[in-house]
Amino acid sequence: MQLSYLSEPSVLYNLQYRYSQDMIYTKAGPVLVAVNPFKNVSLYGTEYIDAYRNKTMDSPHVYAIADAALREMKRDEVNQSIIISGESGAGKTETAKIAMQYLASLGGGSGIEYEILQTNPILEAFGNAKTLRNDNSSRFGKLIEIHFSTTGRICGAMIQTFLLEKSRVVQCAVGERSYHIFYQLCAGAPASLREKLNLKKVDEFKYLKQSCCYSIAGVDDAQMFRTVTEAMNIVHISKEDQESVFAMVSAVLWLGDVSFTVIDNENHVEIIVDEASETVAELLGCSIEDLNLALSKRHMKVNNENIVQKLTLAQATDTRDALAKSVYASLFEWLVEQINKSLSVGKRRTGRSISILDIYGFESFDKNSFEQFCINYANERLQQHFNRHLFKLEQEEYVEDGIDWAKVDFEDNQDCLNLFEKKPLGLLSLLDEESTFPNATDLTFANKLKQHLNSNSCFRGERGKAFAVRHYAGEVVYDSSGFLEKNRDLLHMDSIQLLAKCKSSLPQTFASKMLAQSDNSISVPYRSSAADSQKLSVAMKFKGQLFQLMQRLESTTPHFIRCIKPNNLQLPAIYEQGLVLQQLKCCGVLEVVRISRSGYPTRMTHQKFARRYGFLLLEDVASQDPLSVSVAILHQFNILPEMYQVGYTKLFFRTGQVSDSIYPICCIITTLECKAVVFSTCSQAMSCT
Ligand SMILES: Nc1ncnc2c1ncn2[C@@H]1O[C@H](COP(=O)(O)OP(=O)(O)OP(=O)(O)O)[C@@H](O)[C@H]1O
Repeated sequence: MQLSYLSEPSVLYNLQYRYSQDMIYTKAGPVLVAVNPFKNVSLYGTEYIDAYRNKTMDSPHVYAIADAALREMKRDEVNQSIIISGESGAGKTETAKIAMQYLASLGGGSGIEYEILQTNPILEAFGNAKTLRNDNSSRFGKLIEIHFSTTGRICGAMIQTFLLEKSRVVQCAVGERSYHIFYQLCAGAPASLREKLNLKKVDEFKYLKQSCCYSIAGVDDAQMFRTVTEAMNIVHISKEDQESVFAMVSAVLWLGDVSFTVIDNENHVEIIVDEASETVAELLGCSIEDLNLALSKRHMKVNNENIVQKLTLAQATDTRDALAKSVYASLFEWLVEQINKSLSVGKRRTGRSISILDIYGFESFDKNSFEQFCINYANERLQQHFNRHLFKLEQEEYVEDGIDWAKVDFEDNQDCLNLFEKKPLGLLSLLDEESTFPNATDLTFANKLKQHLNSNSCFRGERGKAFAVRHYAGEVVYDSSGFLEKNRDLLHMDSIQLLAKCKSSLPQTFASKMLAQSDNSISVPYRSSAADSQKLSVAMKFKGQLFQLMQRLESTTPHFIRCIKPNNLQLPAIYEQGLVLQQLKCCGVLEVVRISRSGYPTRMTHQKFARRYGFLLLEDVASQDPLSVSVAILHQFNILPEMYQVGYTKLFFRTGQVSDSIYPICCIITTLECKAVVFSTCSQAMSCT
């Protein structure tokens, strides 16, 4: 079915009607819209995969998108990307897994595809958590690049992750959970491991207790633990390494229980020697004395003199939490490295790949902090990529080729990106500058923003420490409390040295990595004088990662999937029109529909068109220029003038509307192709006889 009358209500009605029939996928021009069913729908599995593979089914589906990516990769020899976006709980991760299943099924055979699928339970255990919006929310971004051999078989994969939300390890809102693995380990570890790691019940660990939420309806954490260890076996993480991983998980939990006692009237502290501190020392492989030194004192160099500062209770608690966050984030990074080693493409690399991007969607809450600031910045970059491919490049090409075209307006977010990225007076530069000043506070940072950016139309200063940014998806008010600390993300040298001294191998590995990173980065006066780890700020590292990601995506043919959350209750059969409309509007889907209805997405140069179809002409055209040949072909076959436009260098053909069929290949080309095939088959047959 194609909508002939296109308006906001008709698009909404169409989506809602289809949703009520469990047709959760709809095509909006080249974009696949996927509405989360919040229930099992019978649209997946071998039967469906075969149907899409054999083209006996062509209704919109993630399988159809994955199939198109696979075909275009082979046909054009160009890397492809499937870019999945949508807000938290909209279904991005599930969609990514469905796409992976299809690719694994079609490109499988070597066994590596099974390993690739098994990375999901591991990454979800360590990187997902229950939030108020999604019981299985990814708290990191992920790009998985699946590599194919020349024969189209999967030969390896590479996973890149972005910005894990590490604050969740030590701080978690009421009703949410920390990372799944903490609960899975406590519920599912066999007795011997439980004893070795000195595990308690989840509601006995301080880090987990603060949110008063321990289980997820319908989820068996003990069973999930077995699934995760099985997946670790499959990606070749040895039993010994698995035990070391779980020792780190337990050490992080126990760190939260380490407490301090005040030792003098200046409120200086040392750690209490009890079960918590003893277990942490045991699991990390260090002495209690070393642990105490790292958490209660700080070595600094002031005017070339080494001094030792005793920490107050608040400072010691922050140092302990920073250590817990760093150990967990390093563990996550290490796991991804191990997975990548196991999936490594190695010498079999052919350069052809399909990348699937599943990155956190735009977030706007009652209180928005540094995490939302980074996530929304990433979404601005992705929206720019989406706009470039679906609006900018498309329309620029029409104009350059001189075809008759009424411009379709779209919300260009370049101004907002400039607000973030401009040097020296953009949000990121100002944040970094302020992060290097020892006496700076979140308030001085907010004031600096207001001083320099108040005239920017995408920025609005708010009272106190707050400021607002006008994002493409709506205005977000940020509370700058904690911005500087989170951006500096300091792990003091004393903590790094503690890890380096540990007998267990993982802490040592983490420490070497941290030291290497601080060596490679710029030094800033404040940190070097304080002998801190001199690493790149979190925002700058993230910006660098995003630039690399965009560069990678720019060299691919993109396929876009927009996931939509039909209700905030995570329940099936509830479709809130207002909520859906807001999501469609903010991600530009309605404009995409407009442009693909009125645009000309299929095109071919006159040379290519003339070369390909010129021989079908009745008269001899050898002496004519390609443009005249193109026009002659179109006339000879009575192609309706409203179906195409003749540009200076290319022919542009119409197609695509809001449609429930796969983005159709231009019927004109198909007609001509059929004639060409029939003709060349006949002439070959004749020349053989
Ligand atoms: N195709 C689907 N079929 C059945 N259930 C689905 C489907 N897609 C999503 N869901 C349900 O919605 C939940 C949320 O989906 P998912 O975790 O993929 O969202 P997300 O967009 O990745 O969210 P976040 O950004 O928070 O990670 C899933 O746990 C699952 O219950």
